Amino acid sequence: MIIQVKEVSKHFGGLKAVNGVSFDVNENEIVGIIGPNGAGKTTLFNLISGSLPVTSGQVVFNNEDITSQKPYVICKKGIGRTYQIVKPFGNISVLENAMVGAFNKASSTKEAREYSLEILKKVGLDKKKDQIGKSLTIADKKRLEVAKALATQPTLLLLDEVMAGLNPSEVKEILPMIKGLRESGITIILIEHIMEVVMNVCDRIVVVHHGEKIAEGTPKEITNNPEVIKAYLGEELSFA
Ligand SMILES: Nc1ncnc2c1ncn2[C@@H]1O[C@H](COP(=O)(O)OP(=O)(O)OP(=O)(O)O)[C@@H](O)[C@H]1O
Repeated sequence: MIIQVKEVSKHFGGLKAVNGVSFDVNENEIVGIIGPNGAGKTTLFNLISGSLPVTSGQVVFNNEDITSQKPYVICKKGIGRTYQIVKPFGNISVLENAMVGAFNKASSTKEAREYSLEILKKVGLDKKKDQIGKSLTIADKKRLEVAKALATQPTLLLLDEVMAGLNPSEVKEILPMIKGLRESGITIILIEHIMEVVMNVCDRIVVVHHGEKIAEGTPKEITNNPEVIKAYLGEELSFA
């Protein structure tokens, strides 16, 4: 097991954004987190990555308790993440954007540059390495967001809606990239609303609703789960 999320909660005053959620992820798995808007998915990522301290519960990464540690400490231990709202550094190049992430582990500028070039190739941005961040299309900004996270050399990557805002052909282009990351040995947890993506790439799915886990299983189990259909999928998407 690479990560164990144990009874994790985050309460904002009276609002239970995440309430007693538990799940495990095995090495090299791709696990999807789905649920309606406001279900607590991004908050869950914030708790895993240390962007927010937990109200209660525990996050164990590689058998080490990392609960509520600072984000840069957790990043150094090997958890990388992307943000739902892409945040490239607008006025520096694509390569320099990736290098910012690479300094998490690299010990020299040369090493950061070389590693970043490799990553840009992986996400299909190598030909655009000299363009400035803000000049990229939305699809390429999403790729850069993944590159920045990958440059930190994570063993666990948290992807927060990297397909949102992309058209179907752009989605089709990014899917192989995600599968390629797994082939290179990275474990992935992804939040995603596009069900084709979830069904296509995930080994397992965790469903959250009102801050609580309501189901967990294979894509097939999830699409046939009456509670999930009621809370999120709707009748037309079920395979029942
Ligand atoms: N920092 C915060 N302070 C107060 N409330 C918050 C904070 N962050 C999130 N929330 C609330 O917690 C709940 C869960 O939000 P969260 O963003 O985790 O949902 P989500 O499942 O990621 O939704 P979406 O699919 O729309 O991104 C929402 O009601 C949200 O308004």
